[in-house]
Amino acid sequence: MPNEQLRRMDAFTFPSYSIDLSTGEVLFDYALTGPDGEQRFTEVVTLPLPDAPPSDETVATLGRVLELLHVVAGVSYYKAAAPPRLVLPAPLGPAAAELVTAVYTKGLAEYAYRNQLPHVLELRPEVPPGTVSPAREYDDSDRRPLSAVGGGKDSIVSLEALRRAGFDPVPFSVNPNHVIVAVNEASGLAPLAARRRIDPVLFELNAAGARNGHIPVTAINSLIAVATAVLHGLGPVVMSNERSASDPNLVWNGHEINHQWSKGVEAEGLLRAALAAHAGLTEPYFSLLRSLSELHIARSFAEIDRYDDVVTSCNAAFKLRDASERWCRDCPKCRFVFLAMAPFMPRERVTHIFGGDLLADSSQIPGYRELLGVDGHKPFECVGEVEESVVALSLLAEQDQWRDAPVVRALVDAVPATAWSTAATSDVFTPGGPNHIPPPYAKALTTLT
Ligand SMILES: CC(=O)N[C@H]1[C@@H](OP(=O)(O)OP(=O)(O)OC[C@H]2O[C@@H](n3ccc(=O)[nH]c3=O)[C@H](O)[C@@H]2O)O[C@H](CO)[C@@H](O)[C@@H]1O[C@H](C)C(=O)N[C@@H](C)C(=O)N[C@@H](CCC(=O)O)C(=O)O
Ligand SMILES: Nc1ncnc2c1ncn2[C@@H]1O[C@H](COP(=O)(O)OP(=O)(O)OP(=O)(O)O)[C@@H](O)[C@H]1O
Repeated sequence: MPNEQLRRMDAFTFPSYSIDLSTGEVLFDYALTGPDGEQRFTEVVTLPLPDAPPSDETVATLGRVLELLHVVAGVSYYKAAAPPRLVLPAPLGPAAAELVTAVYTKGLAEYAYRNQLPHVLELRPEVPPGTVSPAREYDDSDRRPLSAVGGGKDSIVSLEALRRAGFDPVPFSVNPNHVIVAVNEASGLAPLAARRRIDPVLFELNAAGARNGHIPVTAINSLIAVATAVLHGLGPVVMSNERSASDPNLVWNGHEINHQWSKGVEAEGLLRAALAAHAGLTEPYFSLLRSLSELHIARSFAEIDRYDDVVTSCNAAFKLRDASERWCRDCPKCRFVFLAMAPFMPRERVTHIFGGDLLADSSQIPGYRELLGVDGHKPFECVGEVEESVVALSLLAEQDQWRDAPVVRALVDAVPATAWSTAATSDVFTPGGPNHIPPPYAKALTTLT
C-alpha cells in the first residue's frame, strides 16, 4: 500500500485472534482502515507445548492473557500509520484499559517524539460497551518461576540469584538467538522458548517509507512469558528490569519520553493489575532487580563467572536482520556496560568479555561524554543514569589498572565539579524505590553477595 494512503488511515482495529492448541500457534489479526481501503496484518506467536494437554480452566486463563497480548502486540502495526482512532475488539475492565492506553501512549512516546506526532501521546482507546465476565482466580505463587532470559548481564544475575536461593527457575526466551542459546547452555538449566513472527508486510511497508520507530517490546515479551507460564502450570514470570529503567530520557510537550518505558516500574504495576483483573492471576509477574541500579547489578554480575564467554548486552546482537555476533563495541549500551563492569573486574576479564578494551580507545570519548551528562541528553538506549556513570568513573579513577587509560583520563577532566559532588553522596549501591517483589523472593538477591 502506498505511503500516502497509509498516512490517511483513520483507525486501527483488532479483527480476531485464534489459537491452535495442537501446535501452540496463536494468530493475531490487525487492520489499519481508512478512505482508501484497509491494510491487514497477522502476527504469529508459537507457544511451547506442555507434555500433557492443558485443562479447560488453564485454556480459559490462557485465553484471557492472549486477549491482552493481542491488543498490546498491535503497537508494532499501529505505528506504521499512527491513525487517530484505536478501536479495541471487546470490552475491557478499567485495569486492562489503563494498561492498553499506557502502552500506546507512554510506550510509543519515543516514536511520537522522533516522528513529531503529539497526538499519539493523547491517544485514548475506544472500548466497546459491555462488561467482562469475572476471571477464575489462578494462584500460581508457589510454583517454579519462569525467568526471562535476554542474553545480557541482568537476566543472568536474576537466573543465578533464583537458582542459588533454591527457586529452581525455568529460563524462558522469545525467539532465542545464538547468544541466548549459549547463555542457557552455560546455565545448565532446561529452557522454554516461544517464537514470534512479525508480519513480513510490515518490513515491506517500512522499506517503502512507512512511519517507524521504537516500540515497548518488553510489554510484548512479558505477556508471551506469562502465557507460557500459564500453559505450563508454572509460577510467576521473573523479569530483570532495573531501577533506572523508570527514568525518562527527556520531557517533550509536558510528557516524559522514556525509551525503556515498558521496563519501568509503572508498566510493571499496570501489567500486574491488568493480569489480576482480566486473567485472575494472583502473582503473575515482577522484576527481581527493580530496586537495584545498573551499577549494582554489574557488581553482582562480577561475582558470577560461568557466563563470561557468552554474556551479551549489546542490542545490535538482537536485531532481526544483520545482527552483530556479540558486543558491537560502538554503541551507548556497550560503552555503558563496559564502564559499569570495569570497576569490579580485573582489566583482562572485562576486555575478554567484550573482545576489546573500550577505555583504551579514544574514539569512544564523545559517546562517553553523553553518558556522563557532559554533552546532549541520556541516549535512547538501555543505559543507566548519568549519576551511575559518574560513580563508575570515580571508582575507575581510584584504581591503578584504570587510572591512566586514555578514556578515563579524558573523562575525569571533562566531568564538572557538581557531578563529582553528586557522585560522592550517591546511593547507587543502596537498593531503593518501589518494587513488586513478593516476600518469598525478597531474599533471593542476597545469595549473590
Ligand atoms: C534490536 C534493536 O535494538 N532493534 C531496535 C531497532 O530496530 P532495527 O530496525 O535496527 O532492528 P530490528 O529489531 O530487527 O527491527 C526491525 C524492524 O521491526 C520493527 N519491530 C521490531 C520488533 C517488534 O517487536 N516490533 C517491530 O515493529 C522495528 O521497528 C524495525 O522497523 O530500532 C527500532 C526503532 O527504534 C527499535 O524499535 C528496535 O527495538 C526492538 C523492538 C527491540 O527489540 N529492542 C530492544 C533491544 C530494546 O530496545 N529494549 C529496550 C526496552 C524497551 C521497552 O520499553 O521494552 C531496552 O532494553 O532498553
Ligand atoms: N528475547 C527475550 N525473551 C524473553 N525475555 C527477554 C528477551 N529479551 C529481553 N528479555 C527480558 O526483558 C527484560 C529487559 O531486557 P534487557 O535487554 O534489558 O535485559 P538483559 O538482556 O537481561 O540484560 P542487559 O540489560 O545487560 O542487556 C529482561 O528481563 C530480559 O530478561
